[in-house]
Amino acid sequence: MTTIKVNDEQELINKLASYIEKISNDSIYNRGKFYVGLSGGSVVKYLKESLPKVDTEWSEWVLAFCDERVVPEDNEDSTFGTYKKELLPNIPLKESQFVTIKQGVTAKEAADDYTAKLTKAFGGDDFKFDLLLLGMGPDGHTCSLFPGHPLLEEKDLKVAFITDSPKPPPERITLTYPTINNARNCIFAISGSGKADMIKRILKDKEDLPAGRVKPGAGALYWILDEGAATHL
Ligand SMILES: O=C(O)[C@H](O)[C@@H](O)[C@H](O)[C@H](O)COP(=O)(O)O
Repeated sequence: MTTIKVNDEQELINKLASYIEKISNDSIYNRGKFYVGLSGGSVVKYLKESLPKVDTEWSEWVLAFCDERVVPEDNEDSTFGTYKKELLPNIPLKESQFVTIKQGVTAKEAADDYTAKLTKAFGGDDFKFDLLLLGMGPDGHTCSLFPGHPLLEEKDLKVAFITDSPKPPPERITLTYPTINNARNCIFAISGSGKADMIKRILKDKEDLPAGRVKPGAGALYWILDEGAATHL
């Protein structure tokens, strides 16, 4: 694991851009495509600023979601809807490059359909993301994997559904640890002192919390933190 400390949110955005540029270009050079998993929450805000700085072959990107809320795409809670609004106008990516959840179905059906779409996108059921861009909530959750939730122990499913998320909206689909920890690279990008205590509990005190369980077996893990987020390290 590598912890990268930067001064402020602007530096975090620049650092994120340089990692994304390197990892996407390495992936495209070696395997022809770049498979990236996106998160919601503040990650959207960072990527909106970071991605326009990235020099890459956009047409080779395949974008999916680390988790997604089971709501209509035009609902303000939809992570894809937010990326569509915030990102697509500024980046030469097409909507068809995104693996999105099916509309108008239950959370379970959305998870099953998303699993089938990922199987197609990866050409098999070994979902090996080149990069997962992760956020961490103030309770230590990541993706839609929440403290104390039975999904933390999921070993078989690659994608799961949840109908009792403590962070609204309650219905979501999420990658599980077997998929997350199969990634080639995982990056947490976190800014602000509001999350400093949780970051200390996970990175220094090694408390068993969902974000701390992200340990890609054969991959690299980066925590990019600004001064506020790293206050207690
Ligand atoms: O659906 C979501 O809520 C996000 O995808 C989630 O995984 C996010 O990354 C964390 O909740 C952190 O969110 P914040 O950065 O807004 O705290």
